[in-house]
Amino acid sequence: MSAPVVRLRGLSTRFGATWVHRGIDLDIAAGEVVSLVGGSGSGKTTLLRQIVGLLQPAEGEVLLFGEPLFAGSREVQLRRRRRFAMCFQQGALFSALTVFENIAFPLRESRVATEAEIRELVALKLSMVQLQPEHADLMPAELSGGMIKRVALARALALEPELLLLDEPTAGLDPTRSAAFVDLVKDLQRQLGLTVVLVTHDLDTLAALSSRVAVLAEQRILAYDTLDGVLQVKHPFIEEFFLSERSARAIARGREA
Ligand SMILES: Nc1ncnc2c1ncn2[C@@H]1O[C@H](COP(=O)(O)OP(=O)(O)OP(=O)(O)O)[C@@H](O)[C@H]1O
Repeated sequence: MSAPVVRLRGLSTRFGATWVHRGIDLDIAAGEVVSLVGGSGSGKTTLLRQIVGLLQPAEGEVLLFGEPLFAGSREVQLRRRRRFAMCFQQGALFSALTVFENIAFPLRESRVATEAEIRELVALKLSMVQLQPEHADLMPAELSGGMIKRVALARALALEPELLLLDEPTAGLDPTRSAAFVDLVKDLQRQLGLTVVLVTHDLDTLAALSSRVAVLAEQRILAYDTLDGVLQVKHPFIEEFFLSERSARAIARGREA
């Protein structure tokens, strides 16, 4: 069997005197869509940042594609780096660059394509996220919230990663745009065979996308299972988060999607 795409071993995180995580173990297999949920401040975004190497844990290890994140020469690390991409919560587009330049940025930086290929690839990525060719010339300030998320997704997909990390992908979108974005992620995940790790507070999103759900609370992974499996776990956080009437309605809506 191939190694998990993401493997966290004994991960502990401390900011000053406060421990956010203690001894987290988590394996995510190829093709899974895993949602990380937990209360505010439980360290979901921190965990995503550690998976992509933006933050070092106090203890423990992150392995991607079967190898420690920082193993190997600079060249080996760069090659590994191209196999994953993260979409940040607010999109994190370069505000001084057009949509075209934003999507082209990783292609230029990694010097994997000629200018003619870059033009073709950017057009392809724009159509993959259901944007029009004329959107390429817009500046980020001219985009709606939904469009910013699509451009950020197109940029993340520029180097054809195998692993995609999404921080609150539907935050700030109205229910219609949120459902449309979830459908887009779902289609792309299937088409491209992506492994996806997402942080979300939104139960519709979680129910529509997740193959498994990891619940972070009390500095650890309280449950890691299918949504149905997690719903069986008796714990006050889980009951409050998933089993209120509002939550049950959102889960039912997400499942219909
Ligand atoms: N760079 C940092 N320096 C100090 N403390 C930090 C830093 N980053 C995160 N924290 C703290 O770590 C805890 C976890 O933060 P994190 O943003 O990962 O939580 P979260 O679960 O994503 O929360 P939310 O759902 O509110 O976005 C919080 O208490 C936060 O204040």
